[in-house]
Amino acid sequence: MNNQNMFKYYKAQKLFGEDLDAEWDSLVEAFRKPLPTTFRVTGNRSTALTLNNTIVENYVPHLQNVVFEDKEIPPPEQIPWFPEGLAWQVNVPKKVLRKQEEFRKFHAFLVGETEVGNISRQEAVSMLPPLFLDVKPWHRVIDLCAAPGSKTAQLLEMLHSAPDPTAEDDLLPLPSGLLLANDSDAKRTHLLIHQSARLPSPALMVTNLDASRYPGIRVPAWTLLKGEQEGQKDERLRMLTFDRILGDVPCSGDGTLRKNLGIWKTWTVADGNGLHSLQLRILARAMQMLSPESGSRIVYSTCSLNPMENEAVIAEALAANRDFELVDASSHLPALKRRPGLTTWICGENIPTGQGKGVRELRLFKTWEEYKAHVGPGQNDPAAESLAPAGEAPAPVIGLATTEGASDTPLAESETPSITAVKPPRFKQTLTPGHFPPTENFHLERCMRIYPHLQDTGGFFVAVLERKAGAAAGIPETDFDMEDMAEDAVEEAQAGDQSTLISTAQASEMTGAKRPASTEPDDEAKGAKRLKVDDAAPATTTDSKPASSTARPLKKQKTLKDDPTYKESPYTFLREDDPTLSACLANLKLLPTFPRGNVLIRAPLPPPDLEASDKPTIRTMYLANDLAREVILHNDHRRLRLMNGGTKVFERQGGNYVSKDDIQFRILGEGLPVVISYVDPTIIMQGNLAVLKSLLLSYFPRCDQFQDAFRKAIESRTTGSHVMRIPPEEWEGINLTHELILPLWKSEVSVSLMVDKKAKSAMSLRLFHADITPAKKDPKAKQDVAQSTDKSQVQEEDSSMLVAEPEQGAAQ
Ligand SMILES: C[S@@+](CC[C@H](N)C(=O)[O-])C[C@H]1O[C@@H](n2cnc3c(N)ncnc32)[C@H](O)[C@@H]1O
Repeated sequence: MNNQNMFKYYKAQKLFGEDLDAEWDSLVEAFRKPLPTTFRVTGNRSTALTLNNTIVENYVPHLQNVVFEDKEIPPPEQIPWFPEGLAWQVNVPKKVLRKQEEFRKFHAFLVGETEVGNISRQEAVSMLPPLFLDVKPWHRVIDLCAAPGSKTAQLLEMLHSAPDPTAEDDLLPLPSGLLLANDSDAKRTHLLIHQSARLPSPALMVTNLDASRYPGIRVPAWTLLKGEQEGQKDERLRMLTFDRILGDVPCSGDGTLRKNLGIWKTWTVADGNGLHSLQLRILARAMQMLSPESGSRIVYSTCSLNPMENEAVIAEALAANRDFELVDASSHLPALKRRPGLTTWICGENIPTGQGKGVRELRLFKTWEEYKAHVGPGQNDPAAESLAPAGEAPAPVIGLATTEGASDTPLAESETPSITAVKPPRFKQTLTPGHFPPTENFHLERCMRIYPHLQDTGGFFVAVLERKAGAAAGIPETDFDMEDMAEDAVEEAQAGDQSTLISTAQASEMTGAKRPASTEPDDEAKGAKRLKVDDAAPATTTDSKPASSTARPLKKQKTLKDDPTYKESPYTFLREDDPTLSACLANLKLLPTFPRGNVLIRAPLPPPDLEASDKPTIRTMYLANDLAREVILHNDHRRLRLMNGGTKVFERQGGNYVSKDDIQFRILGEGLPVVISYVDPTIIMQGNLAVLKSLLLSYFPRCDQFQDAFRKAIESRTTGSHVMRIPPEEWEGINLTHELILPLWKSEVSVSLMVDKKAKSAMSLRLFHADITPAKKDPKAKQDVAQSTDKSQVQEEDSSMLVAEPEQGAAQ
């Protein structure tokens, strides 16, 4: 595990000051060790604390003083800086997890809980950005580079957490805020959707766009006000700005060397140099999208230690936008060991040696002037190297013979070679003035560097940015009704013009702002022109009327050219009096307070002249919160490349006994936490652990096999969807510390727990300390039981429990 250039480059950075070679050795040693496994106990606070207690009380005591193959094995440890001890570190080889009895049990428990979403495997340092973002339920949040989504999941939990941590019901089913999770990679957005399905949320939307050109989103003005609103709602359209922005940007990932071993081989200085521009453009866009309200915050993070991707990006962004400053977050998470950001650094470039085409060496430069003196003026020409005739080396530069024996320290002024005698080589230069340390003091020491040897983690970088006090004053509110200014700005931005990328209220502030040195419009930006947008066509309702009676028609309708790479179905809100919706809600006996105006389907609007009988069958209904609904209604889903919006709540139930005309919907398990507050409490069935055991032992136990109270209750129910509550109790040595709310489906003679098979197994392991489900005993059991008991086709839920493996270059 070595890379001479990497070592040369990083030693030159003097990460630990002038004389701290010992610490450098610790850093390298830590990078050469495997990364411990870390995980977070997820979900709402009360259930997370209960599960955490199970680990503390039932597992950790048995994992003390374990010796395996003559080696003492350390027990799992709580990560000291993570709030309430809800994150853990396990530093144990796989062999121990597989073969040592107690660790094997612990491992099985972790796997089960991970599958049902109660535990999330996540690298320790990756848990940091959401902690510094401090999201509240009313915040409008955007996670600009979100896939595969471990931080999105963490942000979502924060959005759904009751502000009062002592509240009995600490999971908010419908927070008023919004989380927009975005990633430019379409495939990775699917991972993101799976990952966030662990906490289904009506406040989550997933988009697939380049964050550096994220378009303006229009919403009615009333949605931007916080708290209760009285009187007529202000429906004028405004630009949506965000209270919290996470820019966990694409990076070289050299902080992940401990798990991505390939980086030892492939690292070159060009990686960080090349990413700088995109990272800067993403941060610059984030600054534009931040709400002018005081306390609004951006967290910028990378899993790289390279100053090109970190401090240089922050400095250049702060130089271009004078209203922002770095926040001193040193008192936040006091147990976190960190080092201050670098205030100065060395840049590196791979320069042709003149000894053959493509032969280069790493040279280090302190200043832009020094660099220019080496490479010659006016050569930032991407095609330059290829201009040399094939096989012919570019002309050599005096003084650049070799890096063999080159000093690790940057060149002193006196070492700068003369370039007057020979024409310098022409090659693609990757450094710009913005890569070099600023002359101005931006308090870069307020950035936070996490090194692997400090607390046995990966390497990471975090910076927190806010507007300077008073900077928001004077920023006018962007009003779409005023000359469609922002709309034009978005179009300009999509044509690649960063300097006029105005989509927040900073319109006037940004006008005339200089483009940062390294944000040259690139090919991608030019390509974006092809993605001509319709900024005005809103999502539809199944009615020709707007869903909100006071909504105003939008002024401009432009033609959105079809983008063949985007194939998502439209998002269509049902009319409040839609007959299928009404039948579904009546069937499920939901309270009148249910927000029926927020129910949507994923299908196009049927033509108005279509006979009712010819209209397509509604199979799945989704629920969005008010803000997500307004975003969907007022912005074309194609323009946002909206991949997901709201959460699935109801699904039409098929089956032999459900007649064709009978509209039977069930509440999906994943929708239950959202819908439960609208279920009439008097119809919720009371269950207990004995009932639950029967429902786990068999997929379709007969109703008449249950004991008295539950048997009578279930037999008296109509066929269809029901909800069961199991209050805390102790039974046969089993201690249920938290109420369970579970979806049931009653067929003619049997009843079924409508929970995914894996979730049943995990529940069984957690409560009954063994997998008692038919899946464990006999995979064919389900089929057999189904044939012998009830012919109705009960649909098992397909709630995906995918746990995304971390990908290269990202500390997930
Ligand atoms: C470091 S990873 C993000 C990890 C993620 N925040 C998490 O915690 O799981 C960076 C992500 O940025 C995405 N990306 C790359 N360029 C982008 C761009 N221009 N706009 C938005 N996302 C981008 C990549 O697809 C990748 O998923």
